Amino acid sequence: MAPKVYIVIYSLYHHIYTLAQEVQKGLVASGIDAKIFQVPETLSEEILTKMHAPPKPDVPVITVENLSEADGFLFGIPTRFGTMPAQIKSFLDSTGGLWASGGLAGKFAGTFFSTASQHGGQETTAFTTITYFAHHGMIYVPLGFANPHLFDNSEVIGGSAYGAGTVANGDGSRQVSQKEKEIAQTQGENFGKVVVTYAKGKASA
Ligand SMILES: Cc1cc2nc3c(=O)[nH]c(=O)nc-3n(C[C@H](O)[C@H](O)[C@H](O)COP(=O)(O)O)c2cc1C
Repeated sequence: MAPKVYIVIYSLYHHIYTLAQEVQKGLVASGIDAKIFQVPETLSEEILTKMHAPPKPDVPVITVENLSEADGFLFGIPTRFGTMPAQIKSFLDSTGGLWASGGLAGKFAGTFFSTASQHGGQETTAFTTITYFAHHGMIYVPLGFANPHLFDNSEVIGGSAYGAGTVANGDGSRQVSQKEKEIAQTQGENFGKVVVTYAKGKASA
């Protein structure tokens, strides 16, 4: 059976969802059974309408129980004030039972991002997420500079050593670029290779 990675996202305007689909392609290329989930919404329909939110991505809502099923997780995070949105924090805060049982210890974790601005805090979002992985005893897998587009300064390109990323503009008008999609695929592929290698080692131990 192929190792499982769950891509867990929150995506109000679908930039993170677009990246997630590219991350999924990379994971599948590495032989992973990869599924996209979204965290539960915490905002009311009234607020979502006022925020001009389109319909939600067509992916299932994750439960805490689902987390036990996977070997690793890639979290897709649209930055809020330089850190994760309340929706993702609220979901992660509900994993206390798994923390108490060590249920996520030894599972792999990584992150990817979307910000309005190039300077909007993709890296601070990564840092402030890592505390959850550390407390759970999860194994954090960064992207590094695994894709050459991360050295390209000729145009706006989201992402960093901490994970793929996109830059959406304040009004959400900028769409995920081809280079950002390729970086996201690389992240999925590399993360997948780590999980597959570990699973093979466990099987032969
Ligand atoms: C309350 C709020 C706070 C935000 N804070 C930031 C921020 O600190 N830096 C930034 O660049 N963008 C910020 N944004 C913009 C979001 O990061 C952007 O809408 C999101 O990345 C788009 O991803 P999505 O299309 O997947 O929802 C903020 C948006 C909202 C609604």
